[in-house]
Amino acid sequence: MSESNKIYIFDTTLRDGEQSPGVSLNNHEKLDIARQLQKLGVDIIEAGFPMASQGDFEAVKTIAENVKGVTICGLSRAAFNDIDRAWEAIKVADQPRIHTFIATSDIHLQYKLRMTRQQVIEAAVAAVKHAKKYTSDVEFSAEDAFRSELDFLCQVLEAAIDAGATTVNIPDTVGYATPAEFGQFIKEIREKVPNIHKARISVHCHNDLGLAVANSLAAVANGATQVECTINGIGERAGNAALEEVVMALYTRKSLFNKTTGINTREIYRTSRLVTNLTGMKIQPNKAVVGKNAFAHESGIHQDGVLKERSTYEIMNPELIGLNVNNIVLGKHSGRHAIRDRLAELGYVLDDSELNKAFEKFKNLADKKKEVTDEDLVALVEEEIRSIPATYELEYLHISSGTRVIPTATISLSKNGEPVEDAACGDGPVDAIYKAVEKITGLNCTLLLYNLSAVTGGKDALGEVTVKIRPNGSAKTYLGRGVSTDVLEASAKAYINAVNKVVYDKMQAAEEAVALPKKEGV
Ligand SMILES: CC(=O)SCCNC(=O)CCNC(=O)[C@H](O)C(C)(C)COP(=O)(O)OP(=O)(O)OC[C@H]1O[C@@H](n2cnc3c(N)ncnc32)[C@H](O)[C@@H]1OP(=O)(O)O
Ligand SMILES: CC(C)C(=O)C(=O)O
Repeated sequence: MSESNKIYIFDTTLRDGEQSPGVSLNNHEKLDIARQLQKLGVDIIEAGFPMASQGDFEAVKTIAENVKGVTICGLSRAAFNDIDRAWEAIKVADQPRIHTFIATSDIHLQYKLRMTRQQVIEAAVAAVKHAKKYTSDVEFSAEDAFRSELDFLCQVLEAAIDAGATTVNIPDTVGYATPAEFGQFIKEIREKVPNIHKARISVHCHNDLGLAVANSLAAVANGATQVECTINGIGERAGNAALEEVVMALYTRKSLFNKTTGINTREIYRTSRLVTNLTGMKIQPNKAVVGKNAFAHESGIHQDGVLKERSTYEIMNPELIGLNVNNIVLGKHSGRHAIRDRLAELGYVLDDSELNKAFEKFKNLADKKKEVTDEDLVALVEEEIRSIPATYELEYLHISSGTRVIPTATISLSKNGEPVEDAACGDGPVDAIYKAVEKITGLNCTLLLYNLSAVTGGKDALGEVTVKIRPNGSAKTYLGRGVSTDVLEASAKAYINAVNKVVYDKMQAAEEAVALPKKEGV
């Protein structure tokens, strides 16, 4: 692949993607995603914003320690403390990159930063120079670039490149641009910034008008060589440019763009599913490239065409994105090798003890279901293997419900091994279950989201319930997932899973509070 026509894929699923409302990934989940992104062949993984929290810092550090052969990037404001923290987290990476940013639009300067243009230039230069002391690979972003006055933006970019930025990123932070405008914008930046040839031009488009991918492609057509994007297009507000759409557009329309990426397209579907499963953010069936219907043909004329010749109605082969029909059917006669292989294909690398646990659960499920699908396996690993320590576990559940009775749930949970039982009535069976769990745990929470979906087809399908709760008096929300062939059991498990996360967080906070005075006293 010639360097001159390569488009660098900068994945920010773990940073901007995690800024999606309701998404909160733990370190293990972030590491799983980072490993899969590396397999997918992205050039840069933006692993997080280390200054944001201790958890973010740890996650970025863990990724830098464990995911090799790819650039690992940490985001920071144009502030020395942020940059120092980012460096601390990424310094062990094979190829560390510091990404520092400051806004350049008047609206951000006046209301948010309360800085003058001169101060912004100075802060940008100081930040890049400071980052440069640590690593040669420094990216500078002019936040809200598209709404910035062009001449001022060009001045900032020129100064950042002079200070040592090797990539300059032009975000359309609020997704305001249209493709023709954004393409022209990039063209003008290339013409007006004298030292632009010394840096890679990157774009970072948001999807507020549904134009993030189109704008990114317009930028590529006008000389951008790095595209920032996320799996499934997740991200702040309406999200970012979807990696799979950008990549498949460049691939499918190669004769138009004459560009290549380092992406192994056959890993796209798997990566998309992993991100869906770990974030709880479902994608709509008609989503381009990875949606359930993206390769489905419903009407007779289309079916006839596809049967005669696929290309009549398909512009890409589903196998290209890794949507292959797997001919190894997993069921009760399968062994550990097959499970380990399929899990690895799905992005989960388990150690021996995790595999043994997964295998035992798999066999139990295979006794109930004829065929265990990929979705079943993902659900199983998510629920049983990748879960945080479970203070509460469901022992049994009895529901009394019908058209003429008040729904009542009797539940027994084990709390650290000790059984605790209680019962409650509710507006419906699920409400009764949640009230009974509240009575047992003493945790009062507001249910913000309840989503039930079938993860597999047929009468023996596994039902997956996703809930989002907020403990009363707290600003934080917690996602819980539960899977079972019985939807009420899945509902109970999802709620208990979320409650366990609340309890775990409280325990962590209590441990940190004990550790802190000790540290300060040393
Ligand atoms: C466009 C984007 O996606 S940018 C990335 C967004 N991501 C995040 O915000 C990550 C999560 N954020 C956080 O955890 C917190 O906001 C933190 C830890 C980063 C900062 O928290 P706090 O110190 O409490 O500040 P808070 O978030 O309330 O306000 C942001 C401050 O940073 C300043 N700031 C914002 N952007 C920048 C920048 N690029 N460079 C320097 N300062 C900046 C703001 O002006 C404000 O400063 P002020 O307190 O002097 O008014
Ligand atoms: C920090 C920058 C790149 C960003 O996320 C944005 O402008 O949307």
